[in-house]
Amino acid sequence: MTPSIRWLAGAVGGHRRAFVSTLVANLLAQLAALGAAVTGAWLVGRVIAGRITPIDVAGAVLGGLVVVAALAAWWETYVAHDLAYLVLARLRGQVFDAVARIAPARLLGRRSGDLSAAVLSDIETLEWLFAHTLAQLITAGTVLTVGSVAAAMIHPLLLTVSLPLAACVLTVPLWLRKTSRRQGDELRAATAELTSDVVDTVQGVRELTAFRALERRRRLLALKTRRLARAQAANAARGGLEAAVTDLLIAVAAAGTLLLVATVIRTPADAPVAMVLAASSLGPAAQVALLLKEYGTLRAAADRVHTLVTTPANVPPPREVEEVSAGPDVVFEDVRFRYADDGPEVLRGVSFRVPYGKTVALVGASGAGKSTCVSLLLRFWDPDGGRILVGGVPLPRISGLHRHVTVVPQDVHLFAGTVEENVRLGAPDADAASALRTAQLTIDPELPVGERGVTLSGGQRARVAIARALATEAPVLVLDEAVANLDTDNEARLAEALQEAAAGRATLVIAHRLSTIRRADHIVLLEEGRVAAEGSYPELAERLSHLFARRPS
Ligand SMILES: Nc1ncnc2c1ncn2[C@@H]1O[C@H](COP(=O)(O)OP(=O)(O)OP(=O)(O)O)[C@@H](O)[C@H]1O
Repeated sequence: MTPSIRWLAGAVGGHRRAFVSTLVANLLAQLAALGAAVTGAWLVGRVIAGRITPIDVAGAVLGGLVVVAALAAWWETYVAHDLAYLVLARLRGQVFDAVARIAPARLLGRRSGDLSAAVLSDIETLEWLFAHTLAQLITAGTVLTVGSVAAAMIHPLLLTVSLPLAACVLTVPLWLRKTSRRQGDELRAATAELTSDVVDTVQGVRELTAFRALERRRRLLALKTRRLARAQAANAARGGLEAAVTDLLIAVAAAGTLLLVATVIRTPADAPVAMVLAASSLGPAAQVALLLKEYGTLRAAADRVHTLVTTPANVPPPREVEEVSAGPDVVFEDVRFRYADDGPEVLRGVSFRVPYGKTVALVGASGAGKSTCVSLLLRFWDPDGGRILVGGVPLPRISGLHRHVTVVPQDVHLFAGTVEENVRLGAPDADAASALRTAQLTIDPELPVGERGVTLSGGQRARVAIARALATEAPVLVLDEAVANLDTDNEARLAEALQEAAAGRATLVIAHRLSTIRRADHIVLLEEGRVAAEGSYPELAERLSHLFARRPS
């Protein structure tokens, strides 16, 4: 059993009662069906022997067993799916927690469609394990044992044909185990790739239309669909082959059992019962073989989900927690950082301070390391050297960092919902109207914004994001190129409003506009991951004019 399958089997542990109900229902259905078959066979034997009376008791038993088998099968379907969906809901929760824990640092290399495939279709595949596999494997073993013991009691030789052939049936999925695994991996990978491309296509449909690239995209999707179809066909062909071999073995076993019964059972009236019991191992064996046929796909889906939920957090949780003082400042102390162990050092000993009540502008050429400073301040990563403090407390000792530091990011994400819901994202009880006023946005808070805010202009989206950050009332505000989408007039008005808001905050601005930088109390100039200069605007005017020579004012 692979670690991922073990982990999945363990997931049932939290739902013992549902699992036991599934097991009992399944066992009852299987044993009642076997009992009905044996009773029916006994009645046939009596008819063969010309002893057709008294059949009323046996007939009633048969009828009762058929009803019990049918009801138990119905009950089993219900509880098995209930169990499956309980476990799947739990797994989806775990996947969501994993995404939240490892975001955004460890998600950067993954496509959102790939994640959607893990959350949706991989987990859906696992439904098979919980609804149709675990309990069935256990009951199949029980029914096989009960049937075989009963057959042996009639005549021990009865087991000499069906039991070895049932064992052969069980080995069929093992013959092609490696192929099944490979096909399962390919199937899940092809599904994830197609999902990724479909999600990407839907998200980028405006660009595809504008650049007349829809046709090319359609061809790409057709290509990926063909890859998936090929993987499905190969998997189905192997499954079909296994099913055919299983059927063949069962037919041979049934014929052999028939001959054996004819040879060893001397009383014709007992022959039907002997036949049913001798063959009773074949049904469960075939059922298990059918379940194991799906092993490759199941294992591949389990591996993908397991990998995600066991990915460690990028930064350890806070420890030795300290309280952040009121009116905190932000201090970068000799901060060093590289994204990958073998990558270049992006920050090389960066030190600066953002005092409470002041606005500090972080400026520098593209790639100088400005956004990296923001990512570290939000603790998406921890620095390799040096430290960052908020209110005198190093970040790893701050619990609930989002209560102290809030951000207006470069790429704003608005959720489908109203303006108000988006503004209240981090503070469900906040006064959204007041935050919108501060962000200079005159808009109906009840207005739906559409998916990712498509019904708003770029400037409106930026201001909703600013209102969202202000609504949290976190004392440290980070504006990562927040006004890039506004025209000069709007930017000036918003800047005034933000200056008011900044009075009660420590504000770090990453700005590409000279006008924004001019308004800052202090400027830190980054060059290739180092602080090249810092001071007021007049002090740095010459260096900045050089840097901003080709940028808008
Ligand atoms: N996730 C990442 N993985 C690896 N390298 C990264 C990652 N993000 C940024 N970098 C690299 O780190 C360096 C600094 O990038 P950063 O985004 O901090 O610069 P920036 O000053 O904000 O640039 P810009 O003004 O263009 O946004 C760049 O060389 C960039 O390629």
